[in-house]
Amino acid sequence: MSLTEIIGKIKPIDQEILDATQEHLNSLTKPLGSLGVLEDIGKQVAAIYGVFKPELTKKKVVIMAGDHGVAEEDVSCFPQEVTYQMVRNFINGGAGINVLARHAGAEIVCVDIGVKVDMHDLPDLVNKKVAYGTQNMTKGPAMTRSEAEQAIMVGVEIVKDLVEKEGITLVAPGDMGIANTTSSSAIIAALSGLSVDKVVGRGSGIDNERLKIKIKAIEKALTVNKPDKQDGLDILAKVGGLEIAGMTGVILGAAAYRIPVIIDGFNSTAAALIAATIAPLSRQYMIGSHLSAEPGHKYMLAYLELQPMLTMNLRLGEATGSALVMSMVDAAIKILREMATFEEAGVASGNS
Ligand SMILES: Cc1cc2ncn([C@H]3O[C@H](COP(=O)(O)O)[C@@H](O)[C@H]3O)c2cc1C
Ligand SMILES: O=C(O)c1cccnc1
Repeated sequence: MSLTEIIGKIKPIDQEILDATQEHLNSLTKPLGSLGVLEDIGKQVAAIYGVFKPELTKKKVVIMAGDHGVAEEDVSCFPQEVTYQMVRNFINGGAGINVLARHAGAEIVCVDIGVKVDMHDLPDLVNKKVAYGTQNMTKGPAMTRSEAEQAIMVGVEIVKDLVEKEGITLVAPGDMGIANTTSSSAIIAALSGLSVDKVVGRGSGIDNERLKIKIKAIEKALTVNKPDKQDGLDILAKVGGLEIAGMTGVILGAAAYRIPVIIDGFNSTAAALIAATIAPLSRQYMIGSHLSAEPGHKYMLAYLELQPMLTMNLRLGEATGSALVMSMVDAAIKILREMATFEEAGVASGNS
C-alpha cells in the first residue's frame, strides 16, 4: 500500500456514535459533564471504533529506534551508542517503558528503523531498518523524501498487522534515538515559525553551553534545508528522523485502521505534528497524555489542540507518559459500560 492510499483510507470518526455516547453519558448518575475529560475520552474512543459501548482495550507500545547524524554536532550529553544499548534494554525488559507498560497491562514491540549498527543477536527485535541513521541535517537533508516515506510505511504496516493479526485496539508510539530532541525542536520551529530558542530544551539534560550549540545547529539545519511548512513530508525528510517517521506511520496507521493512538512527549508529538500536516483527519484519532518538561512541548500540544492529562515533569519519551494514561482510557470505557443511568438506579435527575 502507498502513503497516498493510507491517507485516503483515513475517515472522520463516527459522528452518530459520538452523539449517542454523549446522550448515554448525560443519562448516567452524575451531574452533566462531571467526569470531565474522562467523558471526552470515552466518546472519542467509541466514535473511533464506531461502537456504542466498546470493549476494553488490548494495548501495544511500538518503540521506534533510530540514530541521528546531527549527533556529531555535540547536541546531546549522551553518546550515540546509547541508542542501541537502550534497544537491548527494551528487549531485555529493563527500560522505563518496560516497567510502565507492564504496569498498564500493555505489550511492547521494539523496531529497529534506523539504528547505526545491526543487532542480529536479538530475535525479538523487529528489523525494519531503512538506513543506518540519518545524515547530519546541518549539512543537508536528514533523509531523502523516499526514505522518509518508506519509514512512515514501516509504522503503518506494523499497526495494520497488529490490528489485523493480534486484534489490538489501542496503540502508543514511543521513541529512542540519541539527539532526537534536536530534530523535534526543528520540526515545531519549522511548522510554527516560532524562534528556535523558544522551542528548544535540554533533551536528556544538556548544560547551558551545549544548549547554545544545539540552538545554532537547529537554526543552521533550518537555514540550509528551508523546509516547506505546508509539506509535512518535506519537513520530516529534511530535519526529522527515521524513528520520528516511524512514529508518524504508527499514528497514520492507527487512524487508517480506526484505533485510538496515545501521543506521548516531545518526540512522539513531533511525529503527531507531521501526521496531522500530512493527513489532518488523523488528529481525530489522537489522545494527549502528558505535558513534557521539554519547554517546546506546550506549543506542539497547542498546535494540535491536544489536551495533556498529566503534568508530571516527565522528559524521557519511550511512550512512558502514554503508558501512564492507558488506564484512564480503560477507565473511560468502563464508565460507558458499567455506570448506572438515573433510570436504572432510581435516582432523580436534575433540571438545568
Ligand atoms: C539512557 C537514555 C534512555 C532514553 N530513553 C529515551 N531517551 C530520550 O532521550 C533522547 C533524546 O535526548 P537528546 O536529544 O538530548 O539526546 C532520545 O533517545 C529519547 O528517546 C533516552 C535517553 C537516554 C540517555
Ligand atoms: O518529552 C519527551 O518525550 C522527551 C524529552 C526529553 C528527552 N527525550 C524525550
